[in-house]
Amino acid sequence: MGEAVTKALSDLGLTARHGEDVAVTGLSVDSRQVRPGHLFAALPGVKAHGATFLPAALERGAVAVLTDRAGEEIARPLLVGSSVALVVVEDPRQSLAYAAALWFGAQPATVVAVTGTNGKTSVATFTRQIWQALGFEAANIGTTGVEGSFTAPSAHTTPEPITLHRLLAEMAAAGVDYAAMEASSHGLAQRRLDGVQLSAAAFTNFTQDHLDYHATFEEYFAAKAGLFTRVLPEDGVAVLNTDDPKGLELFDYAVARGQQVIRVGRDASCEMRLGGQRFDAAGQDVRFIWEDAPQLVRLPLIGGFQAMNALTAAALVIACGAEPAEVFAALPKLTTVRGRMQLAATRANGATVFVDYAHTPDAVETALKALRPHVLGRLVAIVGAGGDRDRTKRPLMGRAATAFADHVIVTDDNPRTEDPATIRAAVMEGAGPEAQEVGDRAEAILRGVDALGPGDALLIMGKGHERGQVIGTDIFPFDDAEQASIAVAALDGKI
Ligand SMILES: CC(=O)N[C@H]1[C@@H](OP(=O)(O)OP(=O)(O)OC[C@H]2O[C@@H](n3ccc(=O)[nH]c3=O)[C@H](O)[C@@H]2O)O[C@H](CO)[C@@H](O)[C@@H]1O[C@H](C)C(=O)N[C@@H](C)C(=O)N[C@H](CCC(=O)O)C(=O)O
Ligand SMILES: Nc1ncnc2c1ncn2[C@@H]1O[C@H](COP(=O)(O)OP(=O)(O)OP(=O)(O)O)[C@@H](O)[C@H]1O
Ligand SMILES: N[C@H](CCC[C@H](N)C(=O)O)C(=O)O
Ligand SMILES: [Mg+2]
Repeated sequence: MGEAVTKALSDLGLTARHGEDVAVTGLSVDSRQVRPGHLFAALPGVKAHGATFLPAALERGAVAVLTDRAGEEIARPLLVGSSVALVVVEDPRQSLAYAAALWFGAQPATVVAVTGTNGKTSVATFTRQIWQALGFEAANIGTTGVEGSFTAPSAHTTPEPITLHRLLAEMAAAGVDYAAMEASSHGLAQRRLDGVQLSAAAFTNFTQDHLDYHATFEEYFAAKAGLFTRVLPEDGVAVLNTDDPKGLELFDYAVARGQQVIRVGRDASCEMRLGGQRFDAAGQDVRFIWEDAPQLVRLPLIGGFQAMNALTAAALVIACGAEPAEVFAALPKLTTVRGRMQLAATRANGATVFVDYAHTPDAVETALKALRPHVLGRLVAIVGAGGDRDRTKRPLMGRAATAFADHVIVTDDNPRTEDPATIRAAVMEGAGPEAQEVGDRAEAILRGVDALGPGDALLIMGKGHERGQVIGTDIFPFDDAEQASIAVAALDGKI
């Protein structure tokens, strides 16, 4: 769709300040993507103002420009005597989001969004899985792409409004009635999802991240809060982790706006209350209390935090009208997100092998701590650090691995253009003399699996869902989960 359609500016909610109410044939945010008849959204950027690219957009046939006051200053002189329409608004990113929604029209009848520092992909995926278990056509949109009843790759956690609304319209046309999307702080700050009609929205937690983009901690939180104070309508339901102090702050905002709230957490005030957890090798039993009635559910998921993610997803599905008993019955069917505490293989002796995307010191610690209560025996860790990336994290990742695992193997993880031995040496420096250094990742996995006795577990960290090992500028096919299966099969005599 798109190119064959023509809509007047006024049909997109826009009014020209200069020029006519022209008809446009499409929308672009980048001058290099403009086609004849397009509206070019000239947005204020980090590096440049989009209006500086207006000459290129005009050359490619733009018939209208959407911009702010600063953009108008740049655009006006370029438009003297031209019939190109100039639309000047306070917040062009938001106007673009609304225009994209009107341009593409349809979206799945029920859409929910999830924000928070950690757990967005997990909650969005679980929400989609529950809907599918209830028999609905559903999809999730986020870091791992578009998955479920509709699939597509995605470059961003929260796509640009033009891409997002194209996707939502395609999904709706394909019969998808339910969608769960991730709302990244960048996406919220840039108003990427302001045009989406949300039925409910969730908040998982808030810790430090992305201070390279947001000027302060407060600004980072304000971006996330925008999901509830701006994007979710008054008749939407807010699902909030109120164990997190920032969730309590959001609770006040939501109540002030008249939104219905489902609190999720351990506190007695929560409508969806986590009452207790018991961990074993394959997952956890979770006791929770919904509307004062305690219930027990089996979750085949590793990591204490996954119970909060699963209950948050359940609350979102209930918020959108599903029968609670049916929702809870679906929870044992949840499967983990690819490459995140994913059970990749099990040895004949019962030992387990997990793959996780942990690639920072903090994540290495979190992942190992989360796995520990599931393990009766020893916990073996495989860790490595990427080349051409932050060098300071290397010894810290090694140190975290040694602090929280019983045995550590240091290996390569995308050395890129650096000398792999130099990277490993930096990780070894933190991991200490007891750690084992095995450069070849496949061999490291084989040795790690070989070291597992009954009740032991191996955690392979760093690559998660990645499918390649980057050496120099070449990408060689490599999949940790696949290598784990191969190693188990080889050692247990299945191949
Ligand atoms: C930091 C960030 O979010 N940047 C976004 C921002 O770009 P910018 O402000 O830096 O743009 P700029 O380079 O200064 O250019 C200004 C404008 O001129 C336009 N331009 C630029 C060059 C040109 O030749 N012609 C042209 O028209 C650009 O499209 C832009 O609109 O506005 C652009 C247009 O809306 C976005 O495409 C771009 O996202 C970039 C691609 C990006 O990588 N964003 C990442 C950081 C991101 O959003 N990540 C989050 C997840 C984060 C996480 O949780 O890890 C995500 O949701 O994926
Ligand atoms: N509820 C949670 N609380 C704390 N940590 C969590 C939680 N959920 C997930 N994590 C940790 O964060 C990692 C990433 O999880 P997930 O992909 O679901 O988060 P995300 O918010 O989508 O992250 P991203 O910003 O990279 O898209 C997990 O591997 C886990 O270590
Ligand atoms: N996508 C992120 C994480 C990759 C993690 C690890 N596999 C690495 O290559 O460092 C990056 O490129 O920094
Ligand atoms: Mg994500």
